[in-house]
Amino acid sequence: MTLRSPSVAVLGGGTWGTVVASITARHTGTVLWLRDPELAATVRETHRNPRYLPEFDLPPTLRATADLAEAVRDADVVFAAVPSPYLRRVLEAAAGHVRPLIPVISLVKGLEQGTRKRMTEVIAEVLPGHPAGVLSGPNIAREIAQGYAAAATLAMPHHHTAQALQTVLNTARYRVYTSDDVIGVEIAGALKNVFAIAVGLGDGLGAGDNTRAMVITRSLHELTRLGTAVGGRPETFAGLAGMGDLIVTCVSPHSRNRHVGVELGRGRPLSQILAAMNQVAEGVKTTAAVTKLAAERGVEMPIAHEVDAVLNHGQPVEQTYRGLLRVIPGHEFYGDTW
Ligand SMILES: NC(=O)c1ccc[n+]([C@@H]2O[C@H](COP(=O)([O-])OP(=O)(O)OC[C@H]3O[C@@H](n4cnc5c(N)ncnc54)[C@H](O)[C@@H]3O)[C@@H](O)[C@H]2O)c1
Ligand SMILES: O=P(O)(O)OC[C@H](O)CO
Repeated sequence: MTLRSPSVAVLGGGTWGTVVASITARHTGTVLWLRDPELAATVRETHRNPRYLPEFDLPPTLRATADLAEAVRDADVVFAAVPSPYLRRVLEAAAGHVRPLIPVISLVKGLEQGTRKRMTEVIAEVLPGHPAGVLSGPNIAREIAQGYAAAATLAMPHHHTAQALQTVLNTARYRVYTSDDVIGVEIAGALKNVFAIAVGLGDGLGAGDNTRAMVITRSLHELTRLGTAVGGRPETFAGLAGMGDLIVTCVSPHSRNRHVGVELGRGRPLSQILAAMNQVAEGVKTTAAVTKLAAERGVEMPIAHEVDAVLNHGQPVEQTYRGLLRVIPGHEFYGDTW
């Protein structure tokens, strides 16, 4: 990879891909790939993305295309912002056109259905030999587009590559830290969505502030236990990608995952909630993968289980919090249970 002004390709012109491409376009040549040719033409011609970020002007230097080969052909680094169910397919389509050995960075917060793989594992399978990394943190895209200060963690096995990529991401108000704990950063980003649904459920049911604090804190405990069981480092879960992202997703009115929980708590059926959104709530699909992963590793995750019961097994929402309160509390830090 060139150290100076690397060319960037961002795959996925949803909310987050568009915001990250807008950041990198301020530093260097950037192409945004959108799968819808009409939307790509609109972004190219109007410098706006009316479907996902209608009120924001995008940098005029940001190029947009619906041609995947054209998007990646000259890239020195690829950022992938395609939701987890579709990432493998998009990377497979791009694979023949990506230059050898360039870094591929996931911006995605989900696990692959069926395989329960992290997105950097999917990248490694589809694009072997490419250094794979993940950028994750408390990053509500809309707030970053508005210019509110935020930070994230870029995790890669090779520190020098992460350092080179910091230069295309850092701005005065977007601070990117580095890490080599790819597993921890990635698993934290996927799991926090499940717990945001849990917190939303409580909020929708009218639970109190103490309840919210209890669920967030115990969620961090569950997240850390599964995260360390699969190879993440404990300190990662106390950092931006762990606690930081858990907090924002559990409390922000902009969070799509929390929104799903709130609406379920208010009694709306899941199918109706999802049909009314034109955006992804990764936690909905990730929950089943997480509970299966927890079972495989022998990690107890009562909060995630309650979310799974509501989403995938028809459990009435009112039973959810009652179910959690029935579990006898153990030692706060060393027990196996809730
Ligand atoms: N929005 C945020 O604030 C934010 C912040 C950090 C990370 N993320 C993560 O970024 C990823 C992308 O989320 P987003 O918010 O940009 O998405 P979004 O909800 O704004 O948009 C949906 C995206 O999914 C794509 N899509 C839908 N169906 C598809 C298909 N069949 N094949 C390929 N692509 C398809 C759309 O083209 C669009 O790019 C998610 O994993 C999300 O968790 C989002
Ligand atoms: O809107 P959500 O729930 O997908 O969360 C967005 C980001 O992941 C928050 O960091």
